[in-house]
Amino acid sequence: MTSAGDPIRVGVAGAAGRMGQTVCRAIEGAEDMVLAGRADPALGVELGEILGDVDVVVDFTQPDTATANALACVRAGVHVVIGTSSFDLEPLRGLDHPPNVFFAPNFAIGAVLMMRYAAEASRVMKRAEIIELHHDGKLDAPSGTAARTAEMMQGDVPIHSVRLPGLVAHQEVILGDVGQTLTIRHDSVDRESFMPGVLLAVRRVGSLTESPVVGLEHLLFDS
Ligand SMILES: NC(=O)C1=CN([C@@H]2O[C@H](COP(=O)(O)OP(=O)(O)OC[C@H]3O[C@@H](n4cnc5c(N)ncnc54)[C@H](OP(=O)(O)O)[C@@H]3O)[C@@H](O)[C@H]2O)C=CC1
Ligand SMILES: O=C(O)C1=N[C@H](C(=O)O)C[C@H](O)C1
Repeated sequence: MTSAGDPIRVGVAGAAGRMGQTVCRAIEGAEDMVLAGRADPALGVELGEILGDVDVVVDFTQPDTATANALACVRAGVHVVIGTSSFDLEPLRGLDHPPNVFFAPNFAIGAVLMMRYAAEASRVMKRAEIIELHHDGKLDAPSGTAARTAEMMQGDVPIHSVRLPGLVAHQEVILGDVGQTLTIRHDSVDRESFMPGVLLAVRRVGSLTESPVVGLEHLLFDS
């Protein structure tokens, strides 16, 4: 049993992936956390094997695995922070809690601000389109961030997806009106950009008063 002051015992699902490796390093560097488990097919460790020894799981896996992983966490009494994009959140709604589920389509603070500014601008400018650009290893299109941005904006907002080597994660929202355009752009040039948001979510997921909570803005701006 854990008590106040004990480090948070964190497990990472997708620990051998691009994000998972970065998250493992960030947790190892956090004084109030212990990296207590790493699950990934490449490591030969299944999520179920680490659930007995962790307080929180951070999931950066794949769209078709994140829902089952999160349900396994909840059934084991473990909080879960989900970063995986384009997964089905519906089965995680309406469950008894705690344990709590937190999901952020994007953990970079600049991306959170971009989404908010785009939503606000769309209320007064005539039309908008989104261009999202990612590395060529990304499985889903459109990106979760672009889909969420379009949801937050007024009107029908087309999304264009670019996949190229050399990119990390980038998005441009272009709004147009008579005689003018407004471009709001965010660039994650390094996966470190997501780490402060992930660590914040790990610290806060256990004390959420509702579940699931979607969006880092709720941890940054809500009282
Ligand atoms: N919310 C945010 O801020 C961000 C979200 N993302 C999202 O995070 C996800 C991961 O991205 P990325 O790290 O680039 O992807 P990777 O493909 O590099 O990593 C995913 C890892 O998860 C492993 N995996 C697959 N199934 C399971 C499972 N059931 N349990 C444990 N591990 C599993 C994969 O193994 P194998 O390859 O062997 O299948 C792989 O090692 C994507 O959905 C991406 O869109 C990315 C960046 C930021
Ligand atoms: O796959 C990625 O890399 C990213 N995925 C998330 C998304 O789909 O929006 C977040 C960020 O764009 C990086």
